[in-house]
Amino acid sequence: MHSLDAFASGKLAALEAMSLRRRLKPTRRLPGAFVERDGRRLLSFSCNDYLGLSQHPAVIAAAQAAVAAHGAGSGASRLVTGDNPLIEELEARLARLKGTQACVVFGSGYLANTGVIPTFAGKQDVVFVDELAHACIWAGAQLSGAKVVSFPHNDSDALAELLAEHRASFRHAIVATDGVFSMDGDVAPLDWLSAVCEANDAWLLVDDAHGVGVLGGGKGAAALFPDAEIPLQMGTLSKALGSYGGYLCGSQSAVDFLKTRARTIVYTTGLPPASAAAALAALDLIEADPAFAAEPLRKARLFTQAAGLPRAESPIVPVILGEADAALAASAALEAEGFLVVAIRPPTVPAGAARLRLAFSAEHPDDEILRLAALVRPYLGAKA
Ligand SMILES: Cc1ncc(COP(=O)(O)O)c(C=O)c1O
Repeated sequence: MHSLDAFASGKLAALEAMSLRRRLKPTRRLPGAFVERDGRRLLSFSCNDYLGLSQHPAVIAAAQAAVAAHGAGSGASRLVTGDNPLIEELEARLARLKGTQACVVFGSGYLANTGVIPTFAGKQDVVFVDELAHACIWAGAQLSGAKVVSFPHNDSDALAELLAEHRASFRHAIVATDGVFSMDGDVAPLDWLSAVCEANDAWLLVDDAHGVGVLGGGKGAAALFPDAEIPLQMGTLSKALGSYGGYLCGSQSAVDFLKTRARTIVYTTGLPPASAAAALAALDLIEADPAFAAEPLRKARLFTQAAGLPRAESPIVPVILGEADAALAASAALEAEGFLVVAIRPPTVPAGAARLRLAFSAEHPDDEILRLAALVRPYLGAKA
């Protein structure tokens, strides 16, 4: 056997033995939060399409019209000829939504974080990262070459102590956190984190991938903390906005600097026009109806109340079961009842914290949420 294949098969066998091997499953998304998998129609609680906008007729029509008008791809880096006018229009809309001077759109949220952090931090700098922050924040911090310091989850006092210990040894400091944590659904204390950053001349980067479109009337997690100073507001178009792409909203000079130096802007092809058009149509719908934007959180709270779990802070609700096997078994049992709730295993979550991760959508029928809660309750008892 070729040494490459021997290496790959050995690794796969070891992962299989720990129930940590993963497999892709072709899944057809259908309207109304349903999916088709292995020939079965399931109500999905594992899509981040919180408002169902990827399936919305107006969003689909906008994407189709953009393909007809501009073609399927943008053809080059934005700095060459790939800066489609729809991307510029989208940047203006996102800056308005976030209340910032400017915005830059990236090819994805992952590309945003891996471009933004290395643009503002290098070897002379330090990046503090919440221990549960998304993988692409960690990747961006590591790529930057800065010293990377993890701080305990949502603990602004511990962050202050770490800043007191390290800040003076470095030129610049970035503090990076999720606004809504992708696997736990809790919201970062942005007011406290902001105060600590301001007191220590540190730049706060908030990844609001799971907040934009659904919290703060659609404006995102930052809108829940009007006094917080957040100079780097990152997010994605791929969840509540139902499209694809990422963004960073901030001051004009920060954004201009990113447009000229972020490697994930300079050395990659611009966002396809259809993705920009779809996100613009989604923003129209969200801004026109803040009550609609609030629906996923209302649904999540209906579930947590019925299941006897702590009140949801966002549309994401974790049901932590411990070992990977337990999460896989629970997921299979729910699938037999017509629900798709994918098991989340290490390394996506810490060892021993495998879970069901439920993502609530405005489209989930209330009676189905209550049926799911009744099915999940026995697992909570077993864990306790
Ligand atoms: C918190 C968080 N940040 C960033 C991303 C990456 O965004 P994208 O899917 O647009 O690359 C995700 C998930 O995909 C996420 O959950």
